[in-house]
Order: sequence, then C-alpha cells, then structure tokens
Amino acid sequence: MKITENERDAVYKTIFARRDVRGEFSPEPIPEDVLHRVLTAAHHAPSVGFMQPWDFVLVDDLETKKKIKTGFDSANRESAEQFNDDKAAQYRKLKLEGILEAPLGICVTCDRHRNGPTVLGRTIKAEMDLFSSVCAVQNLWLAARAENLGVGWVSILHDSVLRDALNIPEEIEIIAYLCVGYVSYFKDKPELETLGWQPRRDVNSAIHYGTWSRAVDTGA
Ligand SMILES: Cc1cc2c(cc1C)N(C[C@H](O)[C@H](O)[C@H](O)COP(=O)(O)O)c1[nH]c(=O)[nH]c(=O)c1N2
Repeated sequence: MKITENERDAVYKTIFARRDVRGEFSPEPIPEDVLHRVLTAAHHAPSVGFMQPWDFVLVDDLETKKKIKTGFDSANRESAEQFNDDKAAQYRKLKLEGILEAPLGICVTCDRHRNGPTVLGRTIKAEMDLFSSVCAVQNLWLAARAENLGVGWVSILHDSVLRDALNIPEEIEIIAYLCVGYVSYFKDKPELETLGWQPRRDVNSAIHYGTWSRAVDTGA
C-alpha cells in the first residue's frame, strides 16, 4: 500500500499541529466510536518482541479525578521548590494539567511481566517494554489530534496517587496520566515556548553525522 501525497501531508499536519493541552478542555463527551479509534491506534504502536505491554485505564468519575488533582497539587508544590527563585515564580504561574476540566483521563500502564521473563529484543535492555508503552502514548496523542481531540500529559504525580485512585498493583508500571477532551482551539506553538520557559532547539542541532557531538548553543 502506497501513501498518497495528500495522506502524507495529513500525517505531517497532525504531527506539527499536536499540542500538549492543559486548560482549554470542553466538557463535551467523547463519542464511543471516536475513543475506540484512538485507543485502537494506541494499541497498534510498535512494541518490543510484539509484547504489547500497555493497558489503558479510562477515568471519567469526578471523585476519582478529584483525588488525582489533589495529588497533583501537592506534587506541584513540591516541584516548584526544586527551581531557583526566578524560575520557581514563573513555574508557579504555569497551568500544567487539566485533570478536572478534561472529560476523560487515561492512565497508560506497562505490564513488565507480560509474555514471561524473556522477550525478544528486551534481553539486553530491559527498559524496552517501558519505551514500547510510550510509543502507544504517542500514537494515542497523534490519533487524538487527528480526531480534533486535545491530550495533556500529566507527570507531576507520585505513582502512589494513581495506584490508590485507580487500584493499580505495584507490579504494574505507571507510564502516563493523560487528560483527553475536545478543545476550543489548539495553540500554534508549545506553551512553554511562547511563555519563554524553553525555546525549541534548531533541528540541525539534533542531527549528528557519524558520531555524537555535544550541541553548541549558538543562542539563535
Ligand atoms: C513524558 C512527558 C511528560 C510531560 C509532558 C510531555 C512528555 C512527553 N508534558 C508536555 C510538555 O510540556 C510538552 O509536550 C512540551 O512543552 C512541548 O509542547 P507541545 O506538546 O508541542 O505542545 C507535560 N505538560 C504539563 O503541562 N504537565 C506535565 O506534567 C507534563 N509532563
């Protein structure tokens, strides 16, 4: 099967128009068929040894979301203290989650024991199962964008909060908590770029020919 030019353009458009969404969610519910398409796209991510170690816990209960939000608030206060004075003040102004606003939360997990102890491709680097689950997150994020659904990744959370709220056992790894819902608009650029937190690196500084070399900061 060949990808047509229009289809190629749609893929790039989706990649460049994807954003991390925090506060702009509408409460409009996500239709079952749309959600199923997005989760099926996530489920078709590549995985080491075709392990498919992920699971998706869907969270629409307000009380559960409130527990997670309380956990975020506490972890966020703890996080702010890790930055120096100016950066901490700027950090405290950032909106870094949409846990209550988003109609749906999705917790992506990784079962590190799925398919037994020896997995093709994971014999030398054990963390490949975790990376596979992150591939599922990216597929989900892009498929959601193609459906005009916003996604926000919230990682300022201790695992214990999600384990308690969602009944996730210790042997299951927590990969991501995602806030998902329709949005009024998608920003053109990452918010952290617009607010001056961090600029986008020039793609050429990420490309190395032959050997790795430390990127030179040109200040551009
Ligand atoms: C593993 C991981 C973890 C997080 C994120 C991303 C990823 C990949 N991002 C989103 C992140 O800030 C965002 O992707 C970048 O700022 C780039 O913006 P766009 O995603 O292009 O809009 C994120 N954003 C946020 O507001 N709170 C968070 O806790 C996190 N955590």
